[in-house]
Amino acid sequence: MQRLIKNGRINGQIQDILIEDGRVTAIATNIQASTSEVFDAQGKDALPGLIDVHVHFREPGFEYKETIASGSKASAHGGFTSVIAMPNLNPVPDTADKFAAQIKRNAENSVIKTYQFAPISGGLIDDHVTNMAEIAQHHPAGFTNDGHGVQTSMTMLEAMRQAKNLDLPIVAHIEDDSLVNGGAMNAGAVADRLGLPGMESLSESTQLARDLVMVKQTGVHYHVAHISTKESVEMVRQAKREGLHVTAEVSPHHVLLDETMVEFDNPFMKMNPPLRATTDRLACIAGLMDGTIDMVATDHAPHSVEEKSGSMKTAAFGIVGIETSLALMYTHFVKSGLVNLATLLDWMAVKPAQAFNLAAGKLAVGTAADLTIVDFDEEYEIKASDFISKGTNSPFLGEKVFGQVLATFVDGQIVYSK
Ligand SMILES: NC(=O)N[C@@H](CC(=O)O)C(=O)O
Ligand SMILES: [Zn+2]
Ligand SMILES: [Zn+2]
Repeated sequence: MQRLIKNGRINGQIQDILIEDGRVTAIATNIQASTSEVFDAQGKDALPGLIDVHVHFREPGFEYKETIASGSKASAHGGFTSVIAMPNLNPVPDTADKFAAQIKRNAENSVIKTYQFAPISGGLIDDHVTNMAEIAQHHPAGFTNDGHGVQTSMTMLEAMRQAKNLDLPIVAHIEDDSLVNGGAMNAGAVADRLGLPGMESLSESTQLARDLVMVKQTGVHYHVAHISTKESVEMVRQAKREGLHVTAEVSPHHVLLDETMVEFDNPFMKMNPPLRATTDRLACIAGLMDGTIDMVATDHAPHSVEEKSGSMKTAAFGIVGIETSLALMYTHFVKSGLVNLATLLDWMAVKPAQAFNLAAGKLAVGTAADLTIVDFDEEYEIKASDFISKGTNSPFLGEKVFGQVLATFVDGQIVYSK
């Protein structure tokens, strides 16, 4: 089947894109094709489909928060064509059989390319490393206990050794429970003023320090999930200098928000890791700008209205992000003049694909026709009623941004159109 996308702006030039059997077969001005499947991009940007290596789709176990269908449709609305889903599900897919069932579930229900991480240890919390070799036969994107730090060094070391053998990454939610201490936001003056229990930022960096010593010994590819502290950024910078195979992601909220913006006890400002100090936020921005941090990942974490109501003391951790990431990052980093669009696409497509070995991230002849058409000209307001996700728990509601997705294609098929 043929499809023609007319008048897309690619690297500043208006071009047509010819798609045949799901692949891009030509990019040129004024392509003539006999197909009736024509989409006119009207001069708006045609970008490679974005990639988010950190999303929570909640199925099975928590379908009231999100399903694979709703999460993947929301992703398409955000301009994403590939995501990697986290395994904090119920049941946790911590055996080869359960993992294979999850792969099948994703394939049957997702409108985009949903890849899956497998757990490091049983139930994401015990000390027994999963049967990684068996699970690996079903092609996990890597191993992670996201939602929980790996508390026992021996468990992490064993996991790293096995992951190295299987040539798969370890993705680390770094968090030492003893330094979190039941906290609801970053420990410090703001938490004190609001009377909220604090989470030490050292809970992240101390466990990262431990892990990096083991990365050096095992040689595993180690990916830092949702980096949030200045100490962590500096350690990753140093690890890269030493030639360790370390990559890192930062969320839009950790570069755009910090604890000083938490003005009242507001559950929409509660996530893990928490919004840190301004110095941490600036270090994350600097890390992104100098390549220490490789990519942006949303940590899309939908919850119900009830779970995100009341006090931060009891509300669930996490915010949605998949439908606002592109516009927020574009508005604050590209529109503001800090970086160009190509750099943003490095962070949101090229480098995620490289780090996780996905055949995606570029819009070029010969690639799968995964792309998104985006209007960066017209300002709009982020509204909960525009979300496709079941979760509306975003601290960015009411913000004015640039970067509205008009249509998204996966293997040449329309999966979202405005
Ligand atoms: N980020 C969060 O605050 N919450 C995530 C878990 C996680 O990413 O650690 C969730 O699953 O809700
Ligand atoms: Zn996490
Ligand atoms: Zn997460």
